[in-house]
Amino acid sequence: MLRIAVPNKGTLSQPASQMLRDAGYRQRTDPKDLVCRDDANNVEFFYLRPRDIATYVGTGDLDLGITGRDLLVDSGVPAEELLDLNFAGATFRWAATPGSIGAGEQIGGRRIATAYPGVVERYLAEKDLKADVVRLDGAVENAVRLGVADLIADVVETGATLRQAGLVTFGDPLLHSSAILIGRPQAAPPGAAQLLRRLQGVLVARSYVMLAYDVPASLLDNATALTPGIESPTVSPLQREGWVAVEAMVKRADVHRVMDELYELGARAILVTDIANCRL
Ligand SMILES: Nc1ncnc2c1ncn2[C@@H]1O[C@H](COP(=O)(O)OP(=O)(O)OP(=O)(O)O)[C@@H](O)[C@H]1O
Ligand SMILES: O=P(O)(O)OC[C@H]1O[C@H](OP(=O)(O)OP(=O)(O)O)[C@H](O)[C@@H]1O
Ligand SMILES: [Mg+2]
Repeated sequence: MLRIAVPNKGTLSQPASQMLRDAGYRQRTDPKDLVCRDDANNVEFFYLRPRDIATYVGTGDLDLGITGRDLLVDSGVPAEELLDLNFAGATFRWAATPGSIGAGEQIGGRRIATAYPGVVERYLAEKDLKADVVRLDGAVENAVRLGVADLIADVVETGATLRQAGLVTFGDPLLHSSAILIGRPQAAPPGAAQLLRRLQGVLVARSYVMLAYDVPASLLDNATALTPGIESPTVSPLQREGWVAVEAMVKRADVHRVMDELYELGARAILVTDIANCRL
C-alpha cells in the first residue's frame, strides 16, 4: 500500500486534501483524523505537520508527501521534488525597516530572525557570508521592532504582514516556493506513477478549458492558428454547407482574448466548458 504524507493544518492542508480528492482519492472528513485509508486505490494518507513531512519521506518511512518547497529546502533532507502542485505560492525574502539595509550583500554580520534557518544558512554558505541566525517559530515580523534582530527572512505572500510591521523587502528573493509533491531520489514505490499521473491530470484540468466553436471552412487555418490545442484541434463537419466545428483545449488564462479574436475572425457559437479531469 502506498503511504503518503499530507499537511494536517496550516496554509497547505486544505488545498492539498482538495487536490487529492480531485484526483479521485478518499480524504479524511474530520480535520482531527491523523490517518485515512483509501482501500479502493490502495493508498494510506498520514496527516502530519508540514515541517515534518520531508523528514518522514527522506527516511523512507513514508513513500511520498505534499509540502512546501521552502520547507523541503529548510529541512536539508535528501528528498526530491517530483511535481509542482501550483498552489500556496509565495516568495521567501529579506525584510527590514526602510533604509536600514540596502542590498542582499549587506546582511553579513547582522542578526537575522527567521523560522527557516536552513534556508537562510544555505544562502549564507553559498555567498560565503557570516551572520547571526535567530531561530523563531513564527510572527517573525515582530523581531525587528522588539530588538531581537536587525532583519528578517520570511515567507511573503501579499506583503500585508510586512507592511503592518513597518518592514520592507530588499534584495532578490532567496527562493520561490509553492506546494510540491516529494519522494525519495531513485525510489519508485508501486502506485506512485499512477498518483503522479492523476495529479498531473488535475493540474491540466485546472489550467485549461475546452473551447468549441463553428467557423467557415475558408477561415479554418486562421482559426486553428489561434486554437492549436495541445495535440491538435478536432475538426468536424457541420450540416451547414461551408462551415466546420472546432474543439480545442485553451489555457484558462487566455480564453477571453482567444474568444474575442475568434469572434472578430468570423467564428460563432463559441462555447467554453470546464475540464473535470484528464489524462493527456
Ligand atoms: N501566506 C502564507 N503564510 C504562510 N505560509 C504560506 C503562505 N502562502 C504560502 N505559504 C506556504 O505554506 C507553507 C507553510 O505552511 P505552514 O502550515 O507551515 O505554516 P502556516 O500556514 O503559516 O501555519 P502555521 O502558522 O499554523 O504553522 C510554506 O511552504 C509557505 O511557503
Ligand atoms: O505576505 P502575507 O500575505 O502577509 O503572508 C505572509 C505571512 O503569513 C504567514 O504568517 P502566519 O499568519 O502563518 O503566522 P506565523 O508567522 O505565526 O506563521 C507568514 O509567516 C508571513 O508572516
Ligand atoms: Mg505561519
